Amino acid sequence: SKEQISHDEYQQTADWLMSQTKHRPQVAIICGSGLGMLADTLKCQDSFPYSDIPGFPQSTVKGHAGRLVFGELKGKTCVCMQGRFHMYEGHSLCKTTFPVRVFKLLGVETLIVTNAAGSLADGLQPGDIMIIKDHVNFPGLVGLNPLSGPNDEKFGPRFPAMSGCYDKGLRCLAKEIAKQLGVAGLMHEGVYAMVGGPTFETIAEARLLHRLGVDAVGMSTAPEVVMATHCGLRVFGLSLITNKVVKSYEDSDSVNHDSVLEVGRLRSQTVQQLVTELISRMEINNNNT
Ligand SMILES: Nc1nc2ncn(CCNC(CO)CO)c2c(=O)[nH]1
Repeated sequence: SKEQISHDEYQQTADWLMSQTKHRPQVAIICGSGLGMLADTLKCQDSFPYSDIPGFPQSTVKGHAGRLVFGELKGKTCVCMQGRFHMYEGHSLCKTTFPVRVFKLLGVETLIVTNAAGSLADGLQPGDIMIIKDHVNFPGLVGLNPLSGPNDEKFGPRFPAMSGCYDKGLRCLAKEIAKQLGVAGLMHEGVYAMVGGPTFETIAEARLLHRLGVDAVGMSTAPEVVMATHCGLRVFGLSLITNKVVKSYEDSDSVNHDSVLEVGRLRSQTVQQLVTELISRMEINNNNT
């Protein structure tokens, strides 16, 4: 039967963290493969290895450090996951999304998710950045959903609406910032598809995804966004395009994780600037500067 996590477990982790740091974050950031350096820019940091945090799973993927970092960024208090959890690591979906509900209990109102993704769209090249307009959650479509099982009404409704879950205001702001940073040429908006992984897609799967109108593909993000939408967090997502998905049987190229991390290192500066500016300029309700 599906593993259930009780409300108390989420609360115990939130209480433990609140006893360890004075920071009360308004924004949470989940850093994707090779994008963890964003956490290093937080000021007045308090950081905790996942192994110290009650209830947290462990990160097992190269390029995912495994630290929760609290700090200030442009006058806003943030909490940043250096390393995220993926379904393909064998975590249950409620474990991979455990931090999102903890962030909610800490008072976070906005979640920013970043990931590395492969591009299916002709106009999306490695090194480009895709603002996520919407997602296709393939595991979710077959019932692998973190919300399946008894609903916790304290977090949200039994049947949450998912249309428009990627906040339009933040997407517009991100495009504005990209222009001002002079990186609008790198920026695109598109649909992200989550596949379970850990295998990269076959050519037939890549062609199917492309035919379905998916622009970028990855192995994360959708479950976290489902959980965040359920409990009322505002969501912004971006994909760093690290490679072109192989769609032709003639193409001898094949993707590997190291090349994914390499592009992450190359473009991390730009992703960092974008997310930092976005956090600095986004409206926050309880802005306790
Ligand atoms: N074809 C393809 N290219 C990709 N580049 C990055 N990712 C995201 C998955 N990242 C994994 C492996 O690098 C680590 O989480 C993918 C993917 O899922 N498929």
